[in-house]
Amino acid sequence: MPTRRRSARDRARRELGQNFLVDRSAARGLVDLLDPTPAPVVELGAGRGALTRELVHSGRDITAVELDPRWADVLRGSFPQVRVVRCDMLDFRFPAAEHVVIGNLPFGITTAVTRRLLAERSWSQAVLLVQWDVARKRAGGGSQLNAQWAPWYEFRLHGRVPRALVPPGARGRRRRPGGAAPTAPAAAVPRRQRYQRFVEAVFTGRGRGLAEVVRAVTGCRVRGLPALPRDLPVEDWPRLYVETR
Ligand SMILES: C[S@@+](CC[C@H](N)C(=O)[O-])C[C@H]1O[C@@H](n2cnc3c(N)ncnc32)[C@H](O)[C@@H]1O
Repeated sequence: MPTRRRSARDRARRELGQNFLVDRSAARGLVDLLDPTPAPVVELGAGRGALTRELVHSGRDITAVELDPRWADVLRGSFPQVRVVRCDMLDFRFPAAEHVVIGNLPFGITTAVTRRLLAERSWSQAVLLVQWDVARKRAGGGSQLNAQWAPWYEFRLHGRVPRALVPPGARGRRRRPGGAAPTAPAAAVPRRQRYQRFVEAVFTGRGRGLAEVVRAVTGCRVRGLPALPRDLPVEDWPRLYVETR
């Protein structure tokens, strides 16, 4: 391949996080994490089709989103039964009907894609391969983002994909069945934006410790709180919100 063409591809590889899965069993393992429902699937960043190939075997209705025109064309040629949409996954219009999501995400936009997905309402499960540290952070709770979405979503860490088979983390994310959180039903947190503003105010508020910040933000004295916001288990945030209304 001429040097100029090769370097253009190298640049695309870097800029678009094109770390393709090379191991078929790793790809199959990710696809197997999807609920065995016949729901249509949206694949984010399909690349040269490692996950797409396994999805095709599942017999689902598949939409593959890919920004790189070269790989979008390859996907169209290899999988005529798949709807290939060439666009930025951050701009993709998700279907209104219930569906599931899968993707080996480009490293650079993992958090942006996560936020985009969290704001969407029609998917029921997302299986995402991300960096190990990101996966651990999401599944471990303790972040503002986790607490803000705890009444509606549950993050689960499923395991690790060995580095040799490409990027090093895997996680699945699942909407809580029926939208209920274990400590406070979602119905008790009716206004998502208000709840999320409350979590942000507590995470960013001033004070010596969580109890003091909660008092400053809400005027309520709450006993038995841990030292810092990150120490409060995600499932306790909705209860704290309800108790301090
Ligand atoms: C980590 S690779 C995964 C490819 C394939 N699914 C696999 O597992 O081998 C990420 C893919 O997302 C594509 N991509 C990167 N940024 C994108 C964006 N903003 N919108 C859509 N696709 C994007 C890249 O071109 C690449 O094909």
